[in-house]
Amino acid sequence: MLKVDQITKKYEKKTALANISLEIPAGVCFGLVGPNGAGKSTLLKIIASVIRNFQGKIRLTNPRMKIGYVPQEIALEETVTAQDNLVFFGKLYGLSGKALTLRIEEVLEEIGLTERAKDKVTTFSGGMKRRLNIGCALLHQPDLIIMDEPTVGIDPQSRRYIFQMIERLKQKGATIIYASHYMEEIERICDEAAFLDHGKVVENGRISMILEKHGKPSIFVSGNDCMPSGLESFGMLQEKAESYLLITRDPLQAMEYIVEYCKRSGSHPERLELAKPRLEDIFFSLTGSQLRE
Ligand SMILES: Nc1ncnc2c1ncn2[C@@H]1O[C@H](COP(=O)(O)OP(=O)(O)OP(=O)(O)O)[C@@H](O)[C@H]1O
Repeated sequence: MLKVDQITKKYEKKTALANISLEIPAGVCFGLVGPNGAGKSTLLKIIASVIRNFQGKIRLTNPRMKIGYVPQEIALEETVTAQDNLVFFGKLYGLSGKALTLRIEEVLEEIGLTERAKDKVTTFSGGMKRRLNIGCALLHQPDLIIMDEPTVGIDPQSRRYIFQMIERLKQKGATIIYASHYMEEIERICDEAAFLDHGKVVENGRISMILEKHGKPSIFVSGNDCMPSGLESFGMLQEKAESYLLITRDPLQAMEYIVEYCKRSGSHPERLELAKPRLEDIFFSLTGSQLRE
């Protein structure tokens, strides 16, 4: 669907993106993850043609593909109604008359604001403004929807609403690029992701592949006499007083081994936990950067 080909972007002396290449297949939700200043917004603006002065190429499989861009900053006229904002953006996309009216009704339904269509945006909560901001980018039924941190500073209900909206858009065949520094959001809604740090792609691909490649599950055990000999053959063992952490590719077998030992020796673990690898930990181990300050 979209190829980002050796993109470099400099703001005077500051290099925001350094020779970035990525491939985004059709029909996926593609996460762009990185801490503040990593270059996410710059890359999204380049894909959306908001920034035109850069080196490299954006290649679209279909050059007539429709793109919807949801900027990080709320881009609404707050002194007028939700409906008025949608009319304005609809006209920008070339819609008019009955087609525009019908499409606005559909979008209002989609973003859950039908009841508030005639209210001024100044009376909206942060989450409602975010949803309307997204709605304005959906009027022309884009094939590719670019969302720049759409859940910053909103209530959990609106956040859930936005996730459900993304699911519905995906089911209808849209491709979504979703930038965030909330890794749990990326794990929850995205199929693929790219890790961006200091303007460079550190890792990218299917999330399951990234987890498989870099993340190993771990078992945490605490309690007296709960460590069978030979445990180190399952992976990397880190010991601390009466607890230990075993990082292993074979967690279930290792767990069984520990439980069998405890049953035989009559010892009782205080805690015995299996932890799945998390993308946030992988990001930190690859970059040394925290996603949030
Ligand atoms: N218009 C600009 N002029 C100068 N420097 C800029 C401009 N826009 C961005 N930058 C710089 O480019 C780098 C990348 O910024 P960008 O906004 O793309 O990152 P980001 O990952 O989206 O961060 P955030 O999550 O804070 O929005 C940063 O160092 C930023 O300060």
